[in-house]
Amino acid sequence: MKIKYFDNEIDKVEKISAGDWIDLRAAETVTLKAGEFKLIPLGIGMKLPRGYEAHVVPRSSTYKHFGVIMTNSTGIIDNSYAGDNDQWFFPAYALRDTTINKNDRICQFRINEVQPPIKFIEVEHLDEVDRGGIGSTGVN
Ligand SMILES: O=c1ccn([C@H]2C[C@H](O)[C@@H](COP(=O)(O)OP(=O)(O)OP(=O)(O)O)O2)c(=O)[nH]1
Repeated sequence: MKIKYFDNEIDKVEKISAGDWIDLRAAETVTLKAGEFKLIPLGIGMKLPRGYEAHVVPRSSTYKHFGVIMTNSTGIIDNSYAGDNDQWFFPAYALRDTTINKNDRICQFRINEVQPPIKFIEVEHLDEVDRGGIGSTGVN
């Protein structure tokens, strides 16, 4: 997979072992006050294999270490996002005052197959049995 580094000081992306998602690093030191938002550059861009997209999520420890959440919950990197300036970003919302240092590992990604072409057919009724509203199966 082709990868471009927008910053030469961060560590190179490594695949640790089969199956594991791949960690990505902040490409600049970012200081945020509680309630602030910033798109944190991840310092990389990639040409994903044809038919694949990438999904980016925070590391499990990201909130514990940095007090930020990812505002889109999951970042979708489209296959077409592969131009020379198409750097990946982490949209961060701070719930406390925090500093993320350059090169800190803040999120992880994997690639997934893109969904097949979909044709929508409008109908008046759906034929299946109603499943019930959200939460209808209870909590136990
Ligand atoms: O967490 C993310 C999510 C997206 N992207 C990049 C890759 C993606 O291909 C592009 C556009 O993302 P998306 O389609 O989700 O954003 P949008 O809000 O619909 O904007 P656009 O008008 O650019 O499509 O932004 C990131 O770098 N990080």
